[in-house]
Amino acid sequence: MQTTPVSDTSDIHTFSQEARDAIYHTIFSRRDVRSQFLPTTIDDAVLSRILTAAHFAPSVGFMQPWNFLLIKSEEIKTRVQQAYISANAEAMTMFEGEKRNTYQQLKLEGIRDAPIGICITCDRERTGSVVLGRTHMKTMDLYSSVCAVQNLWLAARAEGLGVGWVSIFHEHELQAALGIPEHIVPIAYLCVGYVSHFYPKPELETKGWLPRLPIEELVYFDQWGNADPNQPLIAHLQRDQMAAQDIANRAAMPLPKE
Ligand SMILES: Cc1cc2c(cc1C)N(C[C@H](O)[C@H](O)[C@H](O)COP(=O)(O)O)c1[nH]c(=O)[nH]c(=O)c1N2
Repeated sequence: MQTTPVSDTSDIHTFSQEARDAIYHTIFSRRDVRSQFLPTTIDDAVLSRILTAAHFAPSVGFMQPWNFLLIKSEEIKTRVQQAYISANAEAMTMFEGEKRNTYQQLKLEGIRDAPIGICITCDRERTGSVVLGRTHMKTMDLYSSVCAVQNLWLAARAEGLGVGWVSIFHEHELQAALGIPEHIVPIAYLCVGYVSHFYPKPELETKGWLPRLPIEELVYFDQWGNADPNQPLIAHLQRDQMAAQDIANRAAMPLPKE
């Protein structure tokens, strides 16, 4: 991907070329990881950095609604996995035919394989019931905790750590497994650990579940549904989507034989 600054738009705030490349490298090579976890312990210094990255996420009204519940106990992980197993059995029946066969072959969690689980939550009442920026769109606090998830996910990738988000749970069962009070929303259960390798593409793409959508079909101009293939931006998007995949391919090498 060409990240050289365009001269008339660059200014003193633009990162150096190396820093920009590092950011894009992190974003394009991040993966959801389920199967490749190694038992290697994560140093507290590293854990601290990725949690701090999460804590520096944006949040509506600066309410910082998150907590970070770290799960190392095998017993608790097993409880969480039980909640996953029962929810996943239900989930499987919701797909039909060939889709169900494919679903059955997917590994959708690494709860006990990963050395650590991190549950990121949302306390919807953290700063009271009226929150700057959430007065009309009530879900903004939930989205804020999701921003923390993404920060952690990217920081973890830069540290060489894989992260896998597991959401196949009944919320109350995950709360029960982790002792989370009813008014605290579990946003993400993340399996975190060093990995043997990162895939160059989403596993769901590699295993035939769904392809990545062409970005140019997702961009509208001024009004919903108003696509315009003649806009000069479109050619940039097509090139950059390919370049992004190239970066992910290179980051994933060398892949072990499976
Ligand atoms: C909110 C949310 C919830 C889940 C996920 C993601 C997000 C954002 N993903 C991971 C998801 O399958 C993955 O992000 C996409 O397939 C794209 O792959 P990469 O993340 O780019 O590798 C996910 N993966 C999985 O195996 N089990 C799961 O329960 C979930 N749940």
